[in-house]
Amino acid sequence: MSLSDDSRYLRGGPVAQRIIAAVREDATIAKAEGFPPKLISITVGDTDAVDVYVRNQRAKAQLAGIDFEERRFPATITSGELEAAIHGLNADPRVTGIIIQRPVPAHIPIKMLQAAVHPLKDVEGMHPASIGNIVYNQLDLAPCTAAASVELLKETGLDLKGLEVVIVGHSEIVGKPIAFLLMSEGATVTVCHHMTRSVAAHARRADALFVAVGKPRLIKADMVKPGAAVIDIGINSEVGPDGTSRIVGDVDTDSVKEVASWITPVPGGVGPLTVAILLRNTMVALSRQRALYEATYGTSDRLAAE
Ligand SMILES: Nc1nc(=O)c2c([nH]1)NC[C@@H]1CN(c3ccc(C(=O)N[C@@H](CCC(=O)O)C(=O)O)cc3)C=[N+]21
Repeated sequence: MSLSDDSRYLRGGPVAQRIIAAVREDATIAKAEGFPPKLISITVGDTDAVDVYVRNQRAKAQLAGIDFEERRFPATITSGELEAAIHGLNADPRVTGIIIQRPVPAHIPIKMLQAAVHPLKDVEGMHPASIGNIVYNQLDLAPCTAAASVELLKETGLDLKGLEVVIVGHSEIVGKPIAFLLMSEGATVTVCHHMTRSVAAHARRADALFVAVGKPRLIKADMVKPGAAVIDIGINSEVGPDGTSRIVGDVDTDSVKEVASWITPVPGGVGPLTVAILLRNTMVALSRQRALYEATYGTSDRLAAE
């Protein structure tokens, strides 16, 4: 059966298209009022997973009418130089949002970089202040992959209140923010990680299972409750017997799909939606910047003001 006609697949593409269309409308209006949205991507060194992501960011930003500019820095750059570059972007009124692609080389302290991005330009929601807002139930600007994963779960129509959710993986950028987003929605959340005694025992109890650990096919059919929703956030590159490489998730999709009621494919699941949410976050950041502009100048229409 092909992907598109199997209803068990929760595909990110259609949801992403809806979001991008809405962003495009917003961006058109913002431009007419003198606030063209502009997103800057910062890449340090070379990583395959980042290349895929940035390529899609550029393509979808263009569709949405958001200016996109990539700044590439060599792996040998110092953290001081990077911080200075970020401060320059913070101060540039033409720049709406800044995303620092992860990973960065080991000698660069990523937390320091994330904290250097001005919270009003933090389109990834990784500044300590932004992450803090998630704890306080202010959910409109969350880390993109986490937000995309939760949004796909909502596509199932399941009531999140009291839902038994298990998250495998507790990273700062995915697992932990998913846990907070779902707690805000009233779910009962269990987070498993590399020290968890039996991931399988927890996973089998889940009505919704999120997996983000970077281990190809970690989750097998016998670890999934019949009828569950499975959100696969893994992106692993695998070389097949014929020598070509392809992307697989953290879930053994072929077997798990016989047990689960919903499953996100990889590729085509969380990934496309992650990009759309980054663009939506850029518009959220722009509207916050415009609110500040209005409080300062008495109008949020920059063209009318001049
Ligand atoms: N600060 C930061 N935030 C991230 O969210 C982040 C990051 N760094 N570094 C790299 C990883 C990887 N990542 C992807 C997002 C979307 C696709 C994506 O669009 N995938 C499509 C297309 C795949 C393809 O074209 O082959 C899909 O799954 O269908 C891929 C990878 C975000 N990451």
